[in-house]
Parts: sequence; structure tokens; C-alpha cells
Amino acid sequence: MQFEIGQKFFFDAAHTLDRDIETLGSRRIHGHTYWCEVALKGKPDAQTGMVLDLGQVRLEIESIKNQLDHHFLDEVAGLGAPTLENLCAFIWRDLLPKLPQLSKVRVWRDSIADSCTLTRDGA
Ligand SMILES: Nc1nc2c(c(=O)[nH]1)N=C([C@H](O)[C@H](O)COP(=O)(O)OP(=O)(O)OP(=O)(O)O)CN2
Ligand SMILES: [Zn+2]
Repeated sequence: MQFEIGQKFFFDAAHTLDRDIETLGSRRIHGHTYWCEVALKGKPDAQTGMVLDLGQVRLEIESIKNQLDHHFLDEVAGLGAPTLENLCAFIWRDLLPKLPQLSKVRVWRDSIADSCTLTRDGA
């Protein structure tokens, strides 16, 4: 049996975005509340009954949240253009070495219901 455990967190951040449409508003510095969900897949350990202690997941989430919360995303090293896609990839790259069972990173903004989901190939 395969289990999926997960946690959700949010961060508030500012950005600009170069786009071919809706250009003016996107190029002005503005802020969003971004929500993120991370998931891990695996089998529970026979002794602990856990895929991984969710407290460990919380610790790692705190570290990535600190890199993004109340930051100007355009200036976050290694992020690239501050799109939902690049946020997913940035969070994925940060978490994967620490949480090898990582199976999904989803980033979305409730305000306009945009979302992006990154999963392992074939997952
Ligand atoms: N494939 C993608 N397309 C778009 C992305 C993206 O990350 N990936 N992002 C945007 C814009 O950031 C998004 O549409 C929001 O526009 P924005 O000007 O930032 O804010 P709004 O005023 O429209 O939304 P509020 O959250 O209500 O402020 C577009 N496409
Ligand atoms: Zn925006």
C-alpha cells in the first residue's frame, strides 16, 4: 500500500512579472498571498507507523517559508521569473534533498484561483 502525507502553508510576497498581456499591473510591484501544499509518498515504517514524522516536514517547510515570506520574489536568488511554475520548482529543489519521498508541490493563489502543480514523472 502506498500512502501520501502532506502539509499546507502560505507565504506573503511581492513580485513583478513581465507579460505580453495585462502588462502594466503585472510590471508594478505588488503582493500576493501564495499557498503551497507539499506531499510525500511512501510506506509507513513498521516501528513508527509513519511515512515520515510530519514534524520533520514542518521543520523543512519553515526553512523554505523563511526564504520566501515577506521577500521580493524578483530578488530571490535561484528563483528566476517569479511565476507559479518557478516557485514550484524552487520549493521542489530545496525540499527534495531533505525529504526524498517528496511527490508533489502545488502553489496557488486563492485570489484569482491560479495554480500550478509539480509532481514526479509518472507519479
Ligand atoms: N503560467 C503562468 N501564467 C501566469 C502566471 C504564472 O505564474 N504562470 N502569473 C500570472 C500573474 O501573476 C497572475 O495572473 C496575477 O496577475 P497579477 O497582476 O499578479 O495580479 P492580479 O491583480 O491579477 O491578481 P490578485 O491576486 O487579485 O492581485 C499570469 N499568468
Ligand atoms: Zn502578481
